[in-house]
Amino acid sequence: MSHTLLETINLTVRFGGHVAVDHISCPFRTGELTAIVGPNGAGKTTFFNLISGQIAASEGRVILNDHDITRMSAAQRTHLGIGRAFQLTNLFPNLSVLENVRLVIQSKAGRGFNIFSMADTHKELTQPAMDILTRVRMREQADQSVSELSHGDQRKLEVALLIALDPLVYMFDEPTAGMSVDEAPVVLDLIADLKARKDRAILLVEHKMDVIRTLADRIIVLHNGALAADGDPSEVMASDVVQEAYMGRDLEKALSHV
Ligand SMILES: Nc1ncnc2c1ncn2[C@@H]1O[C@H](COP(=O)(O)OP(=O)(O)OP(=O)(O)O)[C@@H](O)[C@H]1O
Repeated sequence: MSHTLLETINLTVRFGGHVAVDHISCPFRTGELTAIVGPNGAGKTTFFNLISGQIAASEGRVILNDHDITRMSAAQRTHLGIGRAFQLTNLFPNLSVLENVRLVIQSKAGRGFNIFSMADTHKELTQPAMDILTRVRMREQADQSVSELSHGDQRKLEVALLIALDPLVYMFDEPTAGMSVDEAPVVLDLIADLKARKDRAILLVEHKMDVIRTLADRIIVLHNGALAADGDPSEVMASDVVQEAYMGRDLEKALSHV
């Protein structure tokens, strides 16, 4: 049965006099993919930053699995199960793709995050790392250094590293941005697989309507930092509050033009 993994309670941040995230109270449940949408400047990235610990809240709380993580660092939150794709980007740009994935598996297995202990002693980490690279169709790039990868492959590697970390809460920020039409479905299928597991919560900041339509179980709409709507995708898209948030424009049309 689904249960609340992550919850924000009155989560707020002020930058000077500007309230960028304004008392957002919102639960995120297992097996549920929540798309977070809103006009430019609505507070989506800032809301993500507050959850993953990149910035500190002015007010309110973040609860993960009944633990109050509000005052924890981003690294502590990662350890407890908050996984955000961009935190892992270019972890070690001069190491190979395979080594980067192995390092995340190694740290997850509680062996610390030590590049000097990689060598051959950890051959048993190679197979799971190669399995993940196969899932993101990057097996052939395993020996390439991360810095040599195309933009699309770097984005796919971010997803691979997140899968290697296997957090309780997956946070994706426009995961297919800049990807080719061949690459994007690979990533969307992987996100759909994560959803099908039913034991993780997935948060997705996304502008592309086709991605939202394919994956979202729920949409929350932010407007001027506040939660303007929350619910079933079809209901949210038709709601008055959303039409207003997008200044009278249809949500679907507004998002597809971003
Ligand atoms: N560090 C900061 N200092 C001051 N203001 C900030 C800071 N970070 C964000 N803001 C402001 O907070 C508001 C919300 O910004 P945010 O980037 O979260 O919006 P967004 O919904 O992610 O927008 P976009 O879709 O354009 O990425 C904006 O007005 C932005 O200028």
